[in-house]
Amino acid sequence: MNVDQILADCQVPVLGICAYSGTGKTTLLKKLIPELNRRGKRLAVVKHAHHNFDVDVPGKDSYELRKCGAEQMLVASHVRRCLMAERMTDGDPDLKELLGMIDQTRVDMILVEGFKKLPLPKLELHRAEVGKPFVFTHDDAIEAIAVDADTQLPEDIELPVMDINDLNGIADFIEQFAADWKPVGYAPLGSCGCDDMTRKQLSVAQGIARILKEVKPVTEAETAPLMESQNRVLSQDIHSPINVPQHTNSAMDGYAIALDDNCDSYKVVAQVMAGYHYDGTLKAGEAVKIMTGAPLPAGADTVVMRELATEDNDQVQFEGTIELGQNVRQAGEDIATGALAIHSGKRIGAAEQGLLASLGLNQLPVWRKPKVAVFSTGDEVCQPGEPLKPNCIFDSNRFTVQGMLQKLGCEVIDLGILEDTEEAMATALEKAAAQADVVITSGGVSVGDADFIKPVMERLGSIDFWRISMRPGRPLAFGKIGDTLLFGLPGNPVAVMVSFMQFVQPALRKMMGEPNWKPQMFRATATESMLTRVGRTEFQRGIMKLNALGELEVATTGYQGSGVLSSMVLGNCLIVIDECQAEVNPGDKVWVQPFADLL
Ligand SMILES: Nc1nc2c(c(=O)[nH]1)N[C@H]1C(S)=C(S)[C@@H](COP(=O)(O)OP(=O)(O)OC[C@H]3O[C@@H](n4cnc5c(N)ncnc54)[C@H](O)[C@@H]3O)O[C@H]1N2
Ligand code: MOO
Repeated sequence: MNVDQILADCQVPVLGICAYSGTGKTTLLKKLIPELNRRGKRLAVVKHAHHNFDVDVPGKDSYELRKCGAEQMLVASHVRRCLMAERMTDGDPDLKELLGMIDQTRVDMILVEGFKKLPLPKLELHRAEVGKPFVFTHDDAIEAIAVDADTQLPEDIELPVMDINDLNGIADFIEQFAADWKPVGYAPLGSCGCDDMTRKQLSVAQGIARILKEVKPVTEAETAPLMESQNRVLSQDIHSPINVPQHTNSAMDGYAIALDDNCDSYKVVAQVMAGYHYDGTLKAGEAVKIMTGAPLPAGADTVVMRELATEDNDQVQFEGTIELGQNVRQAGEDIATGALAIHSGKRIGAAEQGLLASLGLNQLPVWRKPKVAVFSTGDEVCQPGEPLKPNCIFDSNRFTVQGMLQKLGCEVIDLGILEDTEEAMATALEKAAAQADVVITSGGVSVGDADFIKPVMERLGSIDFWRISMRPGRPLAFGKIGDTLLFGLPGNPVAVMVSFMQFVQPALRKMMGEPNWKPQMFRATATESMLTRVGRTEFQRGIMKLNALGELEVATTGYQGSGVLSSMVLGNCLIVIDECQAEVNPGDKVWVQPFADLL
């Protein structure tokens, strides 16, 4: 099996960690996993083991049931589940199948330990004292190597080399690997292989890369009240000052008991409401009537829900079997005191606000908002609300751009519609650059000759006028006036929005402190033929929905002219057809980028 076949269905990056035994793979992973968790990465690990390993313990029900013939044994609680499946195979287990068993919606990355011989991208670990040969010399899939001080590497080694004790360096490498990773068959925003010097137009990916190289994250942090922190980005890791939940408490309205297998009737000694607690210590055979969320009395270990109880004269009896520890939420089971609750660089939404509130925090460390100045250009462009002059159109671009900026959480400076004279443009651009981190204009970046914006941009700053091989949004100006970034977006209303999503959004997110942001992309089945051209990325407006089988499918919104703003209103996603795709027929898979983040 080649690597594409093994990783064909992977939605998250997969990196092998390979080494001969004795190198300290597990020791390193035990430090690396918490460091990657700290950086916001949720991890799964697949580990190759000896043929007769077992995770179960003789005497446990699951062990006994397996040994008496259950070929698959799934044991689960509300916090953990484990599937033990007997499977005799010749040779190594099938990694593709194992990867398919991981719930990839719940992790950001999979690390694979073992499976040294598979052509999977791998990090090699090497210690001289183990006395084994290098793997990278005969395995092209090694992406980097981490070695100890005594290792002698060949002089002509071309791989990234790290110190095996440099945890941060290794975590940086893995973070970068994950950021650069693309699923098999993924090329949207990439290129069909024509990223060479002879190419006249930039690919979308090249444009994004050039822009991101110039973007510096804001360095000023400030404090935001929790209630006003929506869409701000955390400037520090938040560690929990308390256990969540704070007390071991009841998950049900019912009776807390000190479980006694020999007791069939418990004496009710008190009642505890949420917000109160029972002072005494429960003795075997005693129960306390308890409400959901109330702290578990000392001595109690189990809660039985009220529906299963019959109380009579301070005595309570229960139906059914009672498991030790049932319906009890342990203190700190969500977040323990001191544990990382949310990492820096996380955008704050409703869930984050709720979580931070549950820790008792009401002031949050956040990066300051970038200031973004926006204006429109063109003599034909009129302010909505004012009379429309002959042969003119109302300004829509300033509203779509500002709407998206507000959704992103930027501070917007509205500079209106600029008068089409060189002096007016120069004054406005200079003023905008002096007060903003980013200036966004629309219109006048193509080849028309009625606009002054191009010569003025060139005079005041260092500006490139690019042609991106995409549709819509082919012309794009990008550069700087002093330290202020300048985006000249194309005038056509859909082109403005698409260019904003693809180029301005990643730049602003990087500036706002969200490292390695990537747009959400899903695979959907096209229900109709779609226009494509090899060498050009198409961003068609689409309507995605689940079909009767629960699968994601997408159709276009119809006519795709780059002035047809109603296509953005009708649609709920961009259909991204990459440069290599010669045709899209009904039933073919395409990538979709939902609007949800911005519109
Ligand atoms: N000979 C060529 N003509 C055009 C080319 C080309 O390569 N060669 N490219 C086309 C493409 S693609 C685009 S996109 C547009 C972009 O041109 P500009 O950025 O110079 O935009 P304008 O010409 O100023 O305006 C285009 C279009 O958009 C309307 N517009 C402008 N501003 C607004 C606004 N604020 N709100 C609403 N609509 C706006 C404007 O009236 C025009 O209809 O150039 C093609 N032409
Ligand atoms: O590329 Mo233009 O953006 O077709 O409208």
